[in-house]
Formats: sequence, structure tokens, C-alpha cells
Amino acid sequence: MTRKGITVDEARAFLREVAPAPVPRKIALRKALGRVLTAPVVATRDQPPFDASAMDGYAICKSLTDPVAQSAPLKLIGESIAGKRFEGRVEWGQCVRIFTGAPVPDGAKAVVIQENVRHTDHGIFIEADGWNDPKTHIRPRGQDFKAGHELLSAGLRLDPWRLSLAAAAGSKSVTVARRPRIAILSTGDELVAPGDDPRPDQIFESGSFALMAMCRQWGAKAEFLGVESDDLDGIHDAVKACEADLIVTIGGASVGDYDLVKPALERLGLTLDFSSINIRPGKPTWTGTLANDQRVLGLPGNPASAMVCAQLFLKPWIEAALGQPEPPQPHRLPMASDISANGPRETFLRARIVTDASGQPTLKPFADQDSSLIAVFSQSDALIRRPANAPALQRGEMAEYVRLDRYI
Ligand SMILES: Nc1nc2c(c(=O)[nH]1)N[C@H]1C(S)=C(S)[C@@H](COP(=O)(O)OP(=O)(O)OC[C@H]3O[C@@H](n4cnc5c(N)ncnc54)[C@H](O)[C@@H]3O)O[C@H]1N2
Ligand code: MOO
Repeated sequence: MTRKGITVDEARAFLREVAPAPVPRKIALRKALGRVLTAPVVATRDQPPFDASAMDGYAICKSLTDPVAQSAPLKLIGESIAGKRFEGRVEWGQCVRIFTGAPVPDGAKAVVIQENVRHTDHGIFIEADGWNDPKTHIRPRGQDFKAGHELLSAGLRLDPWRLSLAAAAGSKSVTVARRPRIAILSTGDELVAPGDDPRPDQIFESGSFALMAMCRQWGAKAEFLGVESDDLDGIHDAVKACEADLIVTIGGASVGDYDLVKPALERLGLTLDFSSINIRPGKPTWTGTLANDQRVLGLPGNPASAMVCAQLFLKPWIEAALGQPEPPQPHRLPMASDISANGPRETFLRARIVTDASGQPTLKPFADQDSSLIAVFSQSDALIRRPANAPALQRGEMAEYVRLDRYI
């Protein structure tokens, strides 16, 4: 039997559970930004692979605090540069010119920086500051990481810093999850593409722009099936030939006479898992499968409802399909203003994160939480989570929130 009014947590868990298992793909590291590892990156070598100089200077073999050695100039016996080591050994009374990143020669115990050295007719003379420098300026072999260490584990998403680590470990390619394919369909007679000529009773279609971008931002491939009018045949035909792993519909989710998405998909064997969630905004959110086992997630048309529910239910599906673990929950911050007690529907309030007089970040909900408001969403940093029947909160009290993935 189709379930109605399930909880937000139940719906999130369900969407994670029904997501397809990640499919591994080997790809070039250069193309791996934003992809999720399905196999760990393991160091095949120590980094650095040798004791390396951290500075430009002179490698010497003796203790920096040896008072006898300090008086005499040192004989320069060679050079160690990054990529070409000095092959010999440094002995007492000798030094080797060395540059940052170069292997420290055998026998050397420290590098004296060149600012603390004077060239004399008798050799290299180390100034008192050089002798008194407590640092060796040597990076020991394996300081960064050691051969055999798991540097990046499966389930991690590759960002610029992780890409760099994989490269430093010598990985030319990485094994990542195939990006799940998501097809998005907008429905409604009132919708025209931005730039087209709307009739007076029409509006510009905007929901798919958020949804496509969210899918891509979260690591999926997104395809737009277009805008269909409220017409059974049109909706059926748009979805019929679609090969995506998930079909997301926007609009036509509710109970109105022209909310036709579910009736149109019944012709393709739609079986519903649940038909609504106990949430505001986004109550008519539903999911089910077609006869060919393709999953459909139906989002309500109101832009805030669609975006909140994409954040809460589509994102977990994508994360699971990519093999990412559940992100840590919840985050909490103090409220910047009072909020009243919540009703029986779990509620997500669009809010900004603002710093108070003491520099502490706080949650400031927008006064108008109507689910049609696109401008409010465009300024929001977070969704404040208000459990069903939660009591009123006063300014300064802690509230749970979901951080939105905004560019700063
Ligand atoms: N009698 C009832 N009416 C409504 C109920 C209810 O329980 N009983 N639920 C309300 C709730 S809650 C929501 S949310 C909306 C969602 O309804 P639909 O999913 O059927 O959405 P539509 O009617 O198609 O559209 C709602 C609204 O959003 C605009 N829209 C739709 N798609 C887009 C898009 N791609 N881009 C921009 N804007 C879009 C549309 O023009 C409407 O203004 O139902 C309530 N009604
Ligand atoms: O829950 Mo609807 O999503 O109120 O706007």
C-alpha cells in the first residue's frame, strides 16, 4: 500500500536505500575533479622519497653547536640540486651547495641557509646566526606520507586538494563511481522558457535550472526533458523513452485537476512507494518505480518546495549512488531571532547565517516563508529544521540546520 505523510528521516533513508550501487570507472586523474572514489588511493612511495632540503643553502655534516668547528671555513665539494643529488659524502670541514627540494647528501646533518654564509678566499664561512639556528632545514623522508598508507579512502569526493594528493602519490588514474544519470521534466501549462514570450497568465520556468545545477553540483549527470503542458499524453511520451537512472518531475504533484504527472506515469506502470511527506514546504513529494524499474522522484512545483526537497531527498539518493557515506548530521547554531512553535509538519525555514555583535554566526530566518519565493531562496545559506510540534525558540537558543551548497 502506498504510504502517505511519512517522516523526513524515513524518506531520506528510503531514497538512500533504493539508490543503485556505485558502478566503478577508471578515469584519468586530470578529469577526476568532483568524482567520488570507489577504491582508495594508496601511496606507493614515501614522500619525500629522500631527506630533502627545505631551504637554499649549504649542507654540512657537523653539529651546529660544535664550538671547535665554528671557527674554520668549510671547503665546498659539490652541489645538490632538486632532481640531481650530490653523489658523494660530506665530511667534517666540508659543505655542499644545496637548493630547496634537493636530496640531502650522505653525512649531512643540517642545512645552513645562504643568508647566514659568507664566501671567503679560504672557503665558506658560516656566520654566528647560522651556527645558532636551531633548525636543521631538513625534511625527513616520508614526512608527508609513507609508502603503503591509504591517503584517500573510497567514498571521498575529489576536490582540488585531494587531486593534488593523489597526484603526489603517483596516481595517473583513479577509480571513481560512474555519475548517475538524472532526467528532469517540468510540467505545467503556465510555464514558458526564460526568453520566450509569456502570455499574461504565464510565468518563466525556473525550477529546472536549480534542479539541473544541483544534480551536477552533487556529482550526477543531468538531462533536461523539457517543459510539458498538463497533458497525459505529453508527460507520458516525454518519459517513455528516457534511459536515466532517475527521473525527477517538477510540478503536478498535488491533488488539483491538472496535477497529472502520476496519472500519466501510471500508463508506464508507476507503483508508488510513498505519495507525501510530513514536511513544509514540499508535502506532495512522492516516489515510485515504473514497470521497467526506473525510479521517479516527484517534486512539487512551488520553487522552494522543489529545492528544499531536492536538498533533503534527491541529494541522499545521489550520494548513495556515488558511494558516499551519509554526511554528519546535524549542524547547530544559535538563533538570531525568536521563532514560534511549529505545527504538526516538520518545517524547513529558509535562513541566512549572519554574525552577531560578538562575531558568532547565528541563524536568521526570512520573515516570508511562502513556498513560491525564489528571491528568498537565492539569498539563503541554510534551512532551519523545525521538528514537528517543536516548541518556540528564543534568540540565542540553538537550532538545527542544513547548510546549503552556495558559492560564497
Ligand atoms: N487542495 C490542495 N491544494 C494544494 C495542496 C494540497 O494538499 N491540497 N498542496 C499544496 C502544496 S503543499 C504544494 S507544494 C503545491 C504543489 O503542487 P504541484 O506539485 O501540483 O505544483 P503545481 O501546481 O504544478 O505548481 C505549483 C506552483 O509552482 C509553479 N511551478 C511549477 N513548476 C514550476 C517550474 N518548473 N518553475 C517555476 N515555477 C513552477 C506553478 O506555476 C505554481 O505556481 O500544491 C498546493 N496545493
Ligand atoms: O508544502 Mo507546499 O510545498 O506548502 O508549498
